Amino acid sequence: MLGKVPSAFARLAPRHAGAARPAIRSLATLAEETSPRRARKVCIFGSGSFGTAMATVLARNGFNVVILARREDICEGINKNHRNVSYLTGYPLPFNVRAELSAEKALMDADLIVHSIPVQATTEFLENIVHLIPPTTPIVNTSKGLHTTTLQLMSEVIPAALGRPNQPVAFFSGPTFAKELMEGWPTGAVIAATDKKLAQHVAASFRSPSLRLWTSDDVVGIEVAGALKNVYAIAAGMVEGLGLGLNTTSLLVTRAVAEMNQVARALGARPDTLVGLGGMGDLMLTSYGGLSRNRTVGVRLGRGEDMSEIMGSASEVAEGVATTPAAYELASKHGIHAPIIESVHHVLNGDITPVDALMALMDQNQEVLSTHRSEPENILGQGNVDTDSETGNISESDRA
Ligand SMILES: NC(=O)C1=CN([C@@H]2O[C@H](COP(=O)(O)OP(=O)(O)OC[C@H]3O[C@@H](n4cnc5c(N)ncnc54)[C@H](O)[C@@H]3O)[C@@H](O)[C@H]2O)C=CC1
Ligand SMILES: O=C(CO)COP(=O)(O)O
Repeated sequence: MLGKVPSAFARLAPRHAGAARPAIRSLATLAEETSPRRARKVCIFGSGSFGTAMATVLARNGFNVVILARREDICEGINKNHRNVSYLTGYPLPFNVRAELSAEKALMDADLIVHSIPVQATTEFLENIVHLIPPTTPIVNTSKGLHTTTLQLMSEVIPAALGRPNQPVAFFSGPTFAKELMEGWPTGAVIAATDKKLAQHVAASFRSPSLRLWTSDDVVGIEVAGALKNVYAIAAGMVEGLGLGLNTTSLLVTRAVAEMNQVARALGARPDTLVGLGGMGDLMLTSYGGLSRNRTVGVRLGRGEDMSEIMGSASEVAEGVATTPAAYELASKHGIHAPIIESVHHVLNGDITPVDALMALMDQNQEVLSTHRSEPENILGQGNVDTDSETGNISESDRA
């Protein structure tokens, strides 16, 4: 039975951009045609890649979707030609997606809000429109990262920006490249919320024949993993940029799993979350997937470009760049030895090169990194770390 799935998808799913094969229906299109749900209104914050993909997923499920855009050309392109002129340009958008420049119009009568604005821009963005957001309207956050200066997760950033600790907020995460959602290829994701009913309600809104959803109440785990995998994807990209192979990438990603476990668990994540779609799933996607923007930053660093060149030419957000210093500081605060985060931090700062970073990671004593540590030696110093224990844990009992 399972063996038949790939060929079934090959027949149903378009191989190229949606416009190229209008006669071939994807499963997502099928859902659009057959969805029994009453059309309700969703407002999407952010008209970038993920906002556009979320709009499309929900529109295919029968919702009336309004994207709150900030650029006139994007707004006009969506309303007149059913295309986003800057992001995912090859895909026609469903007719029940439209755009507004006015937050007031976009939010009017919305039953659900999807937040796809980069982490660092969230506070200012929300503070400006909080008076238009009803306190009972659920917000689904899709942004993955840590706030650079406050070190906060989005579960703290959003309520703080709204000044409302009780706003219902859920978190969409997992291995979900925007482009592949547009294709309608089978995808799995997690909706996390402390309120189980909210998580189930949100999951029901997103679920479709091509999007399988799980719910979780481990908001911290989902968020920390979603933020940290962006840092590790930069490191994995560096390996490719240096011209190295899959032995090296797999070494790095496996060590990243151990490191992510230690950092995330110290911040309150549950172990089962870290082996799920929002943890390992997303880490694998972004570390190995050519579509990852974070990985692309790493590839370019590995090839010898510097951060000013890379940031100057990037048109889409790579959250790992701003998350790395925050992750570094958080790990340090909790006394956790996180050599991969530390290496990426120093490479992004221009303190060391990607080659230095790799050599330091291969060196059991990690001398290159220790010369750049600004924290007291006893926090990240070798004294409390067992670099031979493959589990990455530092307790005696973990030694083989
Ligand atoms: N693209 C993807 O495949 C996925 C992205 N995400 C997450 O979704 C979030 C958004 O990512 P993308 O949409 O891909 O990024 P993007 O760079 O494609 O788009 C970001 C959008 O935010 C808007 N924006 C930026 N600063 C703003 C501000 N100050 N005020 C108002 N709007 C502002 C931009 O105009 C743009 O429309 C990120 O946190 C990312 O990690 C999550 C899963 C997959
Ligand atoms: O989070 C993502 C997929 O789940 C997208 O990762 P990038 O931001 O690295 O493209």
